[in-house]
Amino acid sequence: MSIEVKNLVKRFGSLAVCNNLNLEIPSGELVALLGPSGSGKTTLLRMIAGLEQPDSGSVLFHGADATFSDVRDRNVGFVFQHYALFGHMRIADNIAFGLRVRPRETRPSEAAIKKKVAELLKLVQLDAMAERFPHQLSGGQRQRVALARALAVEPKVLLLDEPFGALDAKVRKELRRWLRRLHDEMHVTSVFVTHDQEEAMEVADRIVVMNEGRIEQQGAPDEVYDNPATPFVLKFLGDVNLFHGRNASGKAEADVSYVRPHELEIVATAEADTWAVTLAQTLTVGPNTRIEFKRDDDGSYVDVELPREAWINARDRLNLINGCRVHLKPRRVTRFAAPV
Ligand SMILES: Nc1ncnc2c1ncn2[C@@H]1O[C@H](COP(=O)(O)OP(=O)(O)OP(=O)(O)O)[C@@H](O)[C@H]1O
Repeated sequence: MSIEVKNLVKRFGSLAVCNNLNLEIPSGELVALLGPSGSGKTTLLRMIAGLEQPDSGSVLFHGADATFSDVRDRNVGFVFQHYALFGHMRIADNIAFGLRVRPRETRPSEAAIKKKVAELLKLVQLDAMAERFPHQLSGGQRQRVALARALAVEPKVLLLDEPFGALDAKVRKELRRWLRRLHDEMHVTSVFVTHDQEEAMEVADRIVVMNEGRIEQQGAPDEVYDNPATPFVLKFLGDVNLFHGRNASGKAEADVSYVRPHELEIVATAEADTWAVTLAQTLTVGPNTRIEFKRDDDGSYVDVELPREAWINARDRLNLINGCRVHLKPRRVTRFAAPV
């Protein structure tokens, strides 16, 4: 089922929370809505779901206008951050719930429901947990049950709002990969909301970057990361150093240059496009070392990031110690016009 959002506007009071959004999601795609808190991601998801109505514009499901159709007629499955499982029901009954509450004419037989639940338990790798209650499961397992429950009614569209938000970093990572694999098996058109750029990059076919109720850019993760359309996208997708007004050789420029910390090389001598700097301090976290330099020309700080071994090599080769003076050479510079 493809989804199309056309000129969608939603205001709360005078605030345009979604400000003329246009979006096309092809059937079977997994799309991440990525943006900071308050950028309108959840509101957009809720309008696609039918839980919220727009002030103007439309939502089309497979080409047909669904803007004002009832949430029950849209055939969407939901998974939210806080697993809303029924605490008094066993896991198998939680998953079966959506099928059992169907009207008699469309309700599958109890044998068919049991078969479906067994399949889903296998899919989310919780076969052994069927008879447990939600409180006997870990957070990650409960979130997998929530997903199985959403999938039980065979939705045409799956909507996930920060589904892994409440879980610890390690479980989050596991569940992301697992969601990606699950999506590759099921091919249900899926939209998930996140404010975590790493999560969006790792899981989604396509990322929609939102800011203040607008779509800043959309595209494949690599496309958006490598060719950011705006300074906002560039900054939101990872750390970046800003160089105002001057290029590396000191020539005045109207543009702002942006260089990511891992795209700077430490060199001993000045070249055409290098910045003269003084080493301020280093910090090693896990596999990477972050080296902070102070620019000689304007005193601003510049971060360089290197794999730990590359840093040790550079340090030994160039005799790098705090206070020493070297030069930084960008491998790649992105320029945008300076804001007026
Ligand atoms: N029912 C409502 N009434 C009034 N304002 C609302 C309502 N729902 C959301 N808002 C406001 O709309 C803006 C966007 O909210 P939304 O939840 O869509 O953002 P978000 O990008 O999903 O943020 P988060 O990541 O924090 O959930 C916020 O400023 C929020 O306060």
